[in-house]
Amino acid sequence: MHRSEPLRYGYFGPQGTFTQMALASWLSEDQDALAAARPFGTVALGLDAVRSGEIDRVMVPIENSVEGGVSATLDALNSDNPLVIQGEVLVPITFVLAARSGTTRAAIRGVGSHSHAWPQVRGWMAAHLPDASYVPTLSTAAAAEALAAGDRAPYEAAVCAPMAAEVFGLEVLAEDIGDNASAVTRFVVVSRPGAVPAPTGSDKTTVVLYQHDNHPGGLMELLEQFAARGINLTRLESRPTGSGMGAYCFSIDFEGHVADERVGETLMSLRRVCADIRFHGSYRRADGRPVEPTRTTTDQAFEDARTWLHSLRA
Ligand SMILES: O=C(O)C(=O)C[C@]1(C(=O)O)C=C[C@@H](O)C=C1
Repeated sequence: MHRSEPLRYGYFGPQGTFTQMALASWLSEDQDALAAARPFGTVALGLDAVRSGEIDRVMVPIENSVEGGVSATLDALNSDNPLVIQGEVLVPITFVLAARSGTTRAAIRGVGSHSHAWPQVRGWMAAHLPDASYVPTLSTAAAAEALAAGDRAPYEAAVCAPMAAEVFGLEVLAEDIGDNASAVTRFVVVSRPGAVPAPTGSDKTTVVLYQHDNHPGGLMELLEQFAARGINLTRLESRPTGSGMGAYCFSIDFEGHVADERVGETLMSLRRVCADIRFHGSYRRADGRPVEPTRTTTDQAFEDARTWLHSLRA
């Protein structure tokens, strides 16, 4: 693709997902790109479209403040052909209970929604619709879409974003049904590997670490590399590698940019102690909070130490 051509975006859809809201926020100053963005019914399909070059960027959910990591994204990002994160967006999560017009609460026997949404409304459901069974759907908006499309959905109501109820012309039977009013989901914009966004002083880096073997203190050996250089972790998850029972890798987000000296030194040390490291990008934090190194972990401190070592060797 020629450089001056606009970037082609996709998102985990259909229309009306929280992911589409995240993309709208990311592209708030590029309405043309937003209007042209393509929905993909699963995270894996969206990431594959980036891999194959069909689109340049895709917005996908990666982490929820109540339910934790979105394993479909963590695993698909890290499959054979690793992709990189270009940026992140935080979206406050507000759920509604939506149904076809005229549906009463008493008529609801099943409720459709995404598997990450359901645990976030479990308390409300137990209190208000204790007999309704949960029907998993590909996304919150897919649940709303199927209800609107006809009477063949195996449920009578959907748990979705207020926007999905509006897009698919459903009636809102109850608002704000999330058990945790401050729930937030973190979404990431993903691309093929290429130029890393320039450091901004408020950056995060994502990596996946693979150990040589499972041994006492193995995880501590990885974590002490970060601790020794004053690097704060913001997410740590163990994911099965798929190669056998008990074989795990560690998916980690930490503060700092690959261009920072302390991050470079940490990655070099990790490279020595790990069997493999997947780099999934350095990108600006959504909250814009500055990442301040301590006096002993500034770029200058590392440079001074290196100059000193060179002087000894000379
Ligand atoms: O189904 C959607 O609307 C999504 O965008 C996915 C998703 C998720 O994967 O966590 C996003 C936010 C909510 O926490 C629930 C579902």
